[in-house]
Amino acid sequence: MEPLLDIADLTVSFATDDGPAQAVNSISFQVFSGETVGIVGESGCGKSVTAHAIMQLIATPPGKYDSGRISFAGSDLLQKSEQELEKIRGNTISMIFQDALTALNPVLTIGRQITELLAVHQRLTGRAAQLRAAELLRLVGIPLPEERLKNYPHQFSGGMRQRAMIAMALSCQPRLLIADEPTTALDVTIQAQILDLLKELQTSFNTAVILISHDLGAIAGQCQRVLVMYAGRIVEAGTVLDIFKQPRHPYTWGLLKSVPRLDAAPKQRLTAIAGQPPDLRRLPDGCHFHPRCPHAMRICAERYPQTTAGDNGHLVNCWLQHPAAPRINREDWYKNEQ
Ligand SMILES: Nc1ncnc2c1ncn2[C@@H]1O[C@H](COP(=O)(O)OP(=O)(O)OP(=O)(O)O)[C@@H](O)[C@H]1O
Repeated sequence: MEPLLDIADLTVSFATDDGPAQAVNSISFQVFSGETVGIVGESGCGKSVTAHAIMQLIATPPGKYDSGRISFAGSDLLQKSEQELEKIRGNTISMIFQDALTALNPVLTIGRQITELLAVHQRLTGRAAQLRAAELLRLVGIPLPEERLKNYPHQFSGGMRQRAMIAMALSCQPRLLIADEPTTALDVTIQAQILDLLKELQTSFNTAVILISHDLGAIAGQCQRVLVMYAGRIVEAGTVLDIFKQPRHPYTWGLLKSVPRLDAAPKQRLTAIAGQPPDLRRLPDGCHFHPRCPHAMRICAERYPQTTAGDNGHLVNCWLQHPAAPRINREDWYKNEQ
């Protein structure tokens, strides 16, 4: 099967007064129709820049696509004209954001915003567009949709605004939906409803989804595959089971350790990863994580790790995977962290 999205060796940097910041560094991954791929990692590791790069929403300058290819349905998005990109955005690729209030236009009714999208991308106007807009609101679980179309965004609750944004993103039945922290601003019950809704819609339309979230529970529940990012790089990638049950990168161990678990031993402490992510303008030589890794070896400070490939496409960039490296497991790491 051909991937819907195939990103190869993508590098994006931003010009700053203090030199270029490498926000995304030689990343490669694929997304297939109908699957959900999660992207996790600490704040500032490049998750949103990756999403914006796919949508070509990075302002250049200060941003710069230094290298790579973003192939979508067989053609490279980096080679498209702005006119061609406008047809793709919100049509075959849609994005939903954390904060619907800033994504929605406060001075236009919800109905007007949806029907405008339908007019531009689907050439639907008048009564047909009104009916379709109401149908979309109903689909995302908004009661009395015909009435609600007349409301402005501020007349919706946070959860309803998020639903309205999803309705807009789905209005053209995109082949790829990028959801960047779609539930962070909502309370837990509504979060669960929105995630269920995304899953349902994805199954009905066979949409591919890229889900960016700090919520590892949401990632575990929604995704088939997960990418772990650190300082602009993908340091580990694998199926959701491999990442949560058999993670191999010390950074992934650290991320998982900072999440509360119901099955944890009594009084087991939660630990945040010691230290700070590096300054993207002055990345450490070798593995960018080595200054924070208690098991770092000399080579870790000298050379970026080669990729080790395991079963089911499990990829790890860590020198501890080298056959000559000492056998360190997750429990050793946790002992050292305490
Ligand atoms: N316009 C910009 N100018 C300069 N640097 C930028 C700009 N946009 C992003 N960056 C840099 O890119 C890095 C990655 O940002 P990004 O928003 O992708 O992080 P993230 O992983 O999505 O974080 P969060 O989880 O907090 O949303 C940031 O640390 C920042 O230094």
